[in-house]
Parts: sequence; C-alpha cells; structure tokens
Amino acid sequence: MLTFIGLGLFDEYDISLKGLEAVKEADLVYAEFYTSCLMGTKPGKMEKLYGKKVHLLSREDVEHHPDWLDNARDKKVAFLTGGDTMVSTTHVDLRLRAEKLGIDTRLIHGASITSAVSGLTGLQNYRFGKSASIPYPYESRRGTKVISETPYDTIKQNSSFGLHTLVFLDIDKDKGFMSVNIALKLLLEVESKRGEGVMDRAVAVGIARAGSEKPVVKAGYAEDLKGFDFGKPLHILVVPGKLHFLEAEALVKLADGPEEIMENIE
Ligand SMILES: C[S@@+](CC[C@H](N)C(=O)[O-])C[C@H]1O[C@@H](n2cnc3c(N)ncnc32)[C@H](O)[C@@H]1O
Repeated sequence: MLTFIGLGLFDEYDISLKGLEAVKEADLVYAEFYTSCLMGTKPGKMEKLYGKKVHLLSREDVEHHPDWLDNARDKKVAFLTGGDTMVSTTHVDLRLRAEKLGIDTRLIHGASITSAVSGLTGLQNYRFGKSASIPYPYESRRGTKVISETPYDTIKQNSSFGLHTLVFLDIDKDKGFMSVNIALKLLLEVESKRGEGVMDRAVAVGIARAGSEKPVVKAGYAEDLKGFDFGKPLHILVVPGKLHFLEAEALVKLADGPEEIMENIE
C-alpha cells in the first residue's frame, strides 16, 4: 500500500490526525521537499513526532527512478509532500505507476497554499484563472539572460477575463527560494520589453509564510511592492483581476493595499 500524505503548510503539526496515524503505522516513510517544503520545521523534528525515520527523495528519485516504490508491494509505505500532495505537483504520475505495478494507493489530504491564499487575501477561489509559475532566469548558449515570458502571458490572459492569477515561485537547489521581490522584478522586466501594460498598472499581492503564526500579506502596485520586505520564505504572488466589493475591501483592510484598489471593482 502506498499512502500519499499532504503535510500542510508550515511545520510538523500541520499534518492531519489521519495523516499522522498513517505515518505512525507505516513500515517505511519517504518525503520529497522539492515541490514545496515546511519552513517551520526540520526532518529531525518530524522524525521525533512520527517516531519514524524519514527517507528524503530527490526529484530524480520521484520522477525518473522511483525504485523505492517496489517496497510498497508488500509493505505500508507513506509518501509525504508539503501542502496537498496532488496540488501543483506531478505526483499523479507516481500514483499511476504504483497502480500499474498492482500497488494499492490512497490519499490523505493536507492544507494547500492554493486555499490558504484565498483565506489570507480575501480573494475568492472561484475567481482565479490558470495558475502560473515563475522560474529563475537561465543563461542561453550565447551567454544572455533568458527570462520566461509564460507567466506574463498567463496573467495577461486571465486579466482579459477579469480573473485573478496565482503565481508559484521557483524553488531551486542552488539559487534557493524565489522571493516576491525577485518575481515582481522579473515580471516588470518582461513588461518593459513587451510594453503591453499588464504589470505596470497592476496591483499585486505578496504572501509570505502562509500557515505560520505571522504570515505577511501585502497588496500594492507591482512597482512599489518590489522593494517591500516580506521576510523569510516561502513566498507566493497573486495578481488580482477585477474585484468584487468584498475582495477590494479585504485587500485594503487586511492586506494594507492602496485605496485606489476600490476603483478596480467590477
Ligand atoms: C509547486 S507549489 C506546491 C503546492 C503544494 N503542493 C500545496 O498544495 O501547497 C509550491 C510553491 O507554492 C508556494 N508556497 C507553498 N507553501 C507556501 C507557504 N506556506 N507560504 C507561501 N508560499 C507557499 C511557493 O511559491 C512554493 O514555491
């Protein structure tokens, strides 16, 4: 049996009781922290709470060579992931591989950043369009910096329908956790190249450390927000589209947004 368990958002206590029971009962416990991670804890603290050794898996172990899956043929295996295990991950592939090997699978859900963002900002979940991800720029073979324009295009398309865009930020082994500040700078660089008015007049909302005692939620014009100190990771960004009156009020009152946001009410 392979049990996918979402760990929630911030520390070892965010796991559900059902998840905790399943980890305690497991013969083997694996975890991946490259799609997301819990910044308020460490593997050692998790192991203490679970009373189990946690084997850390790389992207390679999960997506290309999941040899460890074989253990789930005759043992109870728990596979842990930050947030909800199936939200903005490709772990359905792992589940399908397991099922093809004749291994039974089940899911134990965890709180996800996708729902936390609606809760913290007041932006309604059903008014979001397609999500985007911002990767770190890379160097082309000619040695020039290449910035992905895909997130800019996704924001542009969602905005044309009045929809909000949730923007996931890169987690890179070498470069670290991308901040809201870097993400906004990259989007504004694309704006100055393309000049289509998607970001320069946009209000954005940055969120840091959802699930912690003191999450930071700050709304403002992209240009102003790019210098704001959001503190430690993880960070995520939202670019709102048209706003319902209550959403606009929440951004002003709960996210310290500029009063002009009220002009964006549909
Ligand atoms: C690829 S998504 C995976 C989402 C995860 N499976 C979930 O359900 O929450 C990971 C990205 O979401 C954002 N994120 C995840 N947890 C967060 C948190 N607690 N606070 C702020 N941003 C977070 C970061 O931008 C991070 O790089």
